[in-house]
Amino acid sequence: MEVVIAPAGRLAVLAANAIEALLRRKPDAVLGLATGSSPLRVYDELARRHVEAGLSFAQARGFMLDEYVDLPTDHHERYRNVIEREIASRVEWAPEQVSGPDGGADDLPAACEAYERAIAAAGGVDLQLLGVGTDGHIGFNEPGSSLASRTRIKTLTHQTRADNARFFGGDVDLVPRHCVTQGLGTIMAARHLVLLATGKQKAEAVHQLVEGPVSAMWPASVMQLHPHATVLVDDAAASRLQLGDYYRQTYADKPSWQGL
Ligand SMILES: N[C@@H]1[C@@H](O)[C@H](O)[C@@H](COP(=O)(O)O)O[C@@H]1O
Repeated sequence: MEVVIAPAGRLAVLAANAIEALLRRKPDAVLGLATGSSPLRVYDELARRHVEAGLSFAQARGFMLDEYVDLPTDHHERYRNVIEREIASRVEWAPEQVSGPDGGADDLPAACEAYERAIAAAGGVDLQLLGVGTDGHIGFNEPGSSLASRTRIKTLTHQTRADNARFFGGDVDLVPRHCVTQGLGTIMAARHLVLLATGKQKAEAVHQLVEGPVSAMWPASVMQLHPHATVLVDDAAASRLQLGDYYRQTYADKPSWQGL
């Protein structure tokens, strides 16, 4: 696992560099898309490169991590709409180039299985962007999630609903109680994991994910078992890391030609 500690703007550039390098090497790459505030600067940077530097997404595809259950199709916070707004429309992705788990399906288990098949049929995810919840969730895999889980229905913790209430006018009661999310096993099948975390509220989750025991109590800690995982954090999110100085030194000594 590589840990990079840098200001938030720089972290977004590094993540965008990794995605750009992938797209230049493999134009039909499959990108794993995250919602939440953490990836927004990355999406801004990718949109800028698309417009100003001709970075093409024409052959690429996107697969979303998760979705709320039963939000109306036109709801501002439905993740399909968030992804459309924040990245898909800005890089001229057609609707069929972006897929997400269907949180409005009548038969949710069948929809979750269909989503797993769709990811596999696309050849799997090349690079998965991730944020992390304050309780250590990735996607919406809350504490206690099976480390081998696949796409399925989950119940959100009160903490996650309170954290996300800011997207629902501050009213926690408006935040759905259920979601469908790629499982930890699904996420771990992506070929490169790139997680972004900023702010002091993420410091404990980052410590547990990088340095804690691998445990369902801190679901992101499963990333320690991934052969190519990159954790991009600012100073505040890195403030609980025991080996922070070592990660800084390691990154400072890294050859400039080597990407993430
Ligand atoms: N389901 C999403 C996650 O995919 C996201 O990574 C996380 C952190 O969100 P943020 O980046 O806004 O802190 O929580 C949300 O609930």
